[in-house]
Amino acid sequence: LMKTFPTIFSSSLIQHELVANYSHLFWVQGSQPDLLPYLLLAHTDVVPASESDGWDAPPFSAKEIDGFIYGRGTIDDKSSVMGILQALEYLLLKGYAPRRGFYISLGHDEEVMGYMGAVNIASVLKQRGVQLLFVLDEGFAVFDGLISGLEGPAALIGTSEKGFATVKLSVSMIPGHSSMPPSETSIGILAAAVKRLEDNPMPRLFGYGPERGTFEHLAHKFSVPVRFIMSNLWLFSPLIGWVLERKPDTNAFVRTTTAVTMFNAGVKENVIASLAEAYVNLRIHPAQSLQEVMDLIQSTVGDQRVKIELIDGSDPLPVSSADEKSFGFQIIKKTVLEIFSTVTVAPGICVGNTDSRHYKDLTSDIYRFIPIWFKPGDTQRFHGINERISIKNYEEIVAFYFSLIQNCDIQKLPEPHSSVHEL
Ligand SMILES: CCCCCCCC/C=C\CCCCCCCC(=O)N[C@@H](CC(N)=O)C(=O)O
Ligand SMILES: [Zn+2]
Ligand SMILES: [Zn+2]
Repeated sequence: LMKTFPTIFSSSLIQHELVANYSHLFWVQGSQPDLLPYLLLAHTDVVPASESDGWDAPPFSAKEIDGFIYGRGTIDDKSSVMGILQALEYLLLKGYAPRRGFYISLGHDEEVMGYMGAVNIASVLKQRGVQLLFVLDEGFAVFDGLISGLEGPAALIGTSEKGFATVKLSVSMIPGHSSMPPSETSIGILAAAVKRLEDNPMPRLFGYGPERGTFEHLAHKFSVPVRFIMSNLWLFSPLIGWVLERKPDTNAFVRTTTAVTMFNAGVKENVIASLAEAYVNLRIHPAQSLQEVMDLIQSTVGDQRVKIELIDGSDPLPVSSADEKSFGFQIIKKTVLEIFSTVTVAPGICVGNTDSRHYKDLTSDIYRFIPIWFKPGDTQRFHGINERISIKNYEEIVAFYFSLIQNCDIQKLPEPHSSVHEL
């Protein structure tokens, strides 16, 4: 970073510090100290990737194929790390000095919950008495062609994020010789419990959380018969929920999702396993609490022999403002529309978790958005194979932050149109 962005690291306007050894915190001083600062957030770590999973290019090669850069982290979210810094480098080179000060925070352990990076940066800022106007992190993006009937692309700005629970299920039994097996084994009991969780998804809650606002915002962009349905969510929420739950990416809007992610048991082919363990990762819909989810797991498993432990979890995050007076939301929206004039901007609930949740005591407005384009098939690249970003899109990301930083320099938002008419 120091090599690529020499102007940032030598600017008298910028203080840079390392937190928890590997995370970066930058303070970019503004000329008007009375303006509340904001925070741009990204992370430098990635989930693992292995070429043998079927990548078209080695996952750490950044190889360019047909205008796309392939590599783990191109979507999540090194295009944001580099985009923010590249934009700032250009601005400084142009002699720009911001009026409103801002922070840039690059965590180093987001993919393992940010307990070292983001947690410590947030605590440093808290100790310094910092209050933030808003926080902008990764999460949502520009979605194009992912929902049938929706005309044109939609930029969803995450105004909240789902809660999560990581739950360990385990069954213990006395081991023995496989030639004289009991009628049920620890593996069989646990497999049945896991199957019951998969067969009985959490309740459909479409319409009871902020996803309702997303579809209300997008209603006018649906083709005619669907538009009527989307404009009458009070009546059609169950029907829309039923349609959305058919695809994994849109099902995430509809309910608390249940994913069995790890299953371990047995040490030898002729020994009855004494211990079988499974991990289940749930993402909690805003209309449910962590406790309600734990109670439902208990009743669905319905077997005292299966021990259920909550390893980690949190309730869904509060919903940030998205109205006409919301500085962060309106500035992000304006900037998106400057870069992509044809998209519809709407608030949404981010279905994954982000480092921004650790900053919730420093601001009431947290937004999750990077202007990355997702077309059909692209959501599987997130943590998957062939993660890639087009060079054009990377340039758009740089342009987005370049413009956003300048757009934040206004003292306050202009009065909404309606009050101008009233005058
Ligand atoms: C017009 C509407 C179409 C909407 C389709 C939505 C498809 C969802 C697309 C993208 C998924 C966004 C996932 C955001 C993940 C955020 C970052 C992440 O990977 N976090 C990790 C680690 C953590 N901090 O917990 C995670 O496991 O969530
Ligand atoms: Zn990420
Ligand atoms: Zn990730």
